[in-house]
Amino acid sequence: MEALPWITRYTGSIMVFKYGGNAMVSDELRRAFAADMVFLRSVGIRPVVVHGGGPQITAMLERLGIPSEFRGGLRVTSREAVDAIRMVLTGQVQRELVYLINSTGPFAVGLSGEDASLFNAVRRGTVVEGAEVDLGHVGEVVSVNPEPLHRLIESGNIPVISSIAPEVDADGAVTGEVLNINADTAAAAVAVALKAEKFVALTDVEGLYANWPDRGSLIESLTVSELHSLLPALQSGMIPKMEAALRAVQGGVSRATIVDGREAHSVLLEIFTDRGFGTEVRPDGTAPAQPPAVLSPRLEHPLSFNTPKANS
Ligand SMILES: Nc1ncnc2c1ncn2[C@@H]1O[C@H](COP(=O)(O)OP(=O)(O)O)[C@@H](O)[C@H]1O
Ligand SMILES: CC(=O)N[C@@H](CCC(=O)OP(=O)(O)O)C(=O)O
Repeated sequence: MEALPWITRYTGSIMVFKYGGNAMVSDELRRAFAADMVFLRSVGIRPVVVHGGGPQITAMLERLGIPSEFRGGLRVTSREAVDAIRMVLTGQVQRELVYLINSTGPFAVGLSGEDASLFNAVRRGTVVEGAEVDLGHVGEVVSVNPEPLHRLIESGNIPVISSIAPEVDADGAVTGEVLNINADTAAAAVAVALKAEKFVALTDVEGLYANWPDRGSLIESLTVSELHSLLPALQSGMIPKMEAALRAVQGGVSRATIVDGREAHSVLLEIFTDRGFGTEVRPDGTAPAQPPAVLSPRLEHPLSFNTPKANS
């Protein structure tokens, strides 16, 4: 019954889920995530998945003997590495997620930023300790074409997107190169383009810690301004993840949440319980998420058990 008002509130809305490679660590977790996506669809929510695969990419690069290092939470990517990354993300991780969702309900369609010109990206570097760092074939999404996604969603499909994108030059012309995009960043761009109600990132920690790794400093809810002032203190994978949450909310998404993907069905706990789950980023001037006050008028009547029967 706790879920009912939330289901009513979210029916018809688009939600974007970023499924991180560190949250895919067991068969049970992957199956639970896939089942959650089908559950959401069956209660009228429209899920879109953007997946990562960082640990899976690292394992493949090691097998191929391709060196790999992270700077500011992003992988330095050579042209040789980008070919392997594309193969792992679109050929392995995406295929497995599509298969798992479809074995519960036949709705998942896999695509990458290259399909139907879903993404355009430009190269980006990063700044580490005040110094510019060149990341090679790493990109930032500069445009999302939402039309193919809307068509899939309208047909009842669940898009499953890999974070690989064609590179464009300053005039917007494709260069023929493909770029490796951090999946959090890609997911936030998708959430903004689809005007999603929620952006949920599944990872391998309980949420954002104000004072990492002090486990007593978990933040339940914070505003965009509060997050903005915390950003310079963040480390490793939390940098792109929280930047993505910030961009999503600044771009009009009502809430961005970071949840612990090591807990099966964490997505359902986050969406359908009053307490929520993980760390929520909310717009300035708003209060932490509150349970919906009343059931929708549509649902009030059938639940009025005392309605007298008409005399026969
Ligand atoms: N302030 C912080 N709060 C929580 N986790 C942090 C923080 N700073 C750094 N981290 C690290 O960020 C990691 C999550 O980022 P990442 O490994 O990129 O996950 P994913 O593969 O899910 O995108 C955590 O496992 C943790 O080690
Ligand atoms: C540029 C960059 O860092 N790209 C990421 C893409 C995959 C990803 O983001 O996976 P997770 O969500 O599992 O971390 C990488 O190469 O690992």
